[in-house]
Amino acid sequence: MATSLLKVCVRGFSSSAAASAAIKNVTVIGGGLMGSGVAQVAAQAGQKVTLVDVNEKVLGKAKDSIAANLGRVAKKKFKDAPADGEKFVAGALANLSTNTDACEAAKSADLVLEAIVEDLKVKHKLFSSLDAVAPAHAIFASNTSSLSIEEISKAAPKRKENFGGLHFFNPVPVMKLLEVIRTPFTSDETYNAMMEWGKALGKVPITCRDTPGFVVNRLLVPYLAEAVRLVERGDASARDVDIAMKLGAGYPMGPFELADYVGLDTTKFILDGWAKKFPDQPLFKPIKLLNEKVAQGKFGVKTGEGFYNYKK
Ligand SMILES: C[C@H](O)CC(=O)SCCNC(=O)CCNC(=O)[C@H](O)C(C)(C)COP(=O)(O)OP(=O)(O)OC[C@H]1O[C@@H](n2cnc3c(N)ncnc32)[C@H](O)[C@@H]1OP(=O)(O)O
Ligand SMILES: NC(=O)c1ccc[n+]([C@@H]2O[C@H](COP(=O)([O-])OP(=O)(O)OC[C@H]3O[C@@H](n4cnc5c(N)ncnc54)[C@H](O)[C@@H]3O)[C@@H](O)[C@H]2O)c1
Repeated sequence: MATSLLKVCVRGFSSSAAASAAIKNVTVIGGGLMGSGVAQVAAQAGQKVTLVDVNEKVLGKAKDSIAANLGRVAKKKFKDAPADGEKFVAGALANLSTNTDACEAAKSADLVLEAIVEDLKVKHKLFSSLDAVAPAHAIFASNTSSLSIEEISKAAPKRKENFGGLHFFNPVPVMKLLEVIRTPFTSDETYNAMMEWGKALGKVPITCRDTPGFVVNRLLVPYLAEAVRLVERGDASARDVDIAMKLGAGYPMGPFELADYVGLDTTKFILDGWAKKFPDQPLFKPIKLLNEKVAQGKFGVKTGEGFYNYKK
């Protein structure tokens, strides 16, 4: 059990320091947009990271993008000392390995963070296989955008107390926020370990109950959906809505740029899940225009086209 193990390991320290000291080996599952970003920030913070994906090609792409993004960070951080910048990049990359076998990768993990597709069944299947093989002290966490952490945790009954939500924001290396979610069963040790781990990665953690969309997405996703409905009604073009929200409300991206950046597939998964769960909430109703884009494989930046075209 995490609680007893942590207490034994670091007798004499406060429980939160004890817990954070315990997280050294991190297994990140899902090498897409989010998983690759989390793997990068953990590796650059000195953690040993194994990035897992079912797809070897995805892992190759993730390694390339992590190396490129580390280069961006190094350029800024070591502006006047390029040799130190090179060392920083090499050090971070040395902390990173990849694997296509999640069970093997989880065997030596202190923290297993899942960032796979936003689908409860798929997440259940993954966590249920990991529960059997991960060390007893390992914390399991999900980066889900919209699903209930408690529902996800049901697939790992051995570690109800060591399960929580760690919700990062895209792009992970840049966005400072980390939402830390506890279920009614998450232990104080697990919660403290997650908070301390977030801080060690340079993030600003906030705490939230296990409610749909936590804080940011409960506000942001209905806003994105309303923007699509506005365009669907013919009230304005997507481009003009984006200009309006950037120049009139000070947002760094307009809602269509942001939906393309988050992924229209992920946005649809979130809305569909909530519509099923809360059928009376008009803000969560399905949107024809969004569904059409997804049906056409236009997921946004990651597929080269969404509301905008990104193909060169
Ligand atoms: C749905 C989910 O569950 C939850 C979510 O994630 S919701 C999405 C949350 N994210 C947002 O709202 C993002 C909104 N957009 C932004 O903040 C900005 O447009 C942006 C940071 C993405 C890009 O900023 P912008 O100024 O347009 O571009 P750019 O100049 O390339 O980048 C700004 C800085 O970030 C850095 N950067 C951008 N992407 C990066 C990356 N992937 N890795 C490392 N650094 C990166 C750049 O190097 C640059 O640094 P500098 O200013 O010190 O030179
Ligand atoms: N896109 C965002 O802006 C954003 C922000 C915060 C949280 N999230 C959440 O993070 C999670 C991942 O989102 P993403 O945008 O990175 O998705 P993505 O589609 O970019 O990446 C998902 C990756 O998971 C892999 N995968 C699927 N099933 C797997 C399995 N069983 N084992 C190992 N790998 C598997 C896929 O091959 C893919 O590479 C979702 O739960 C999403 O809701 C997304």
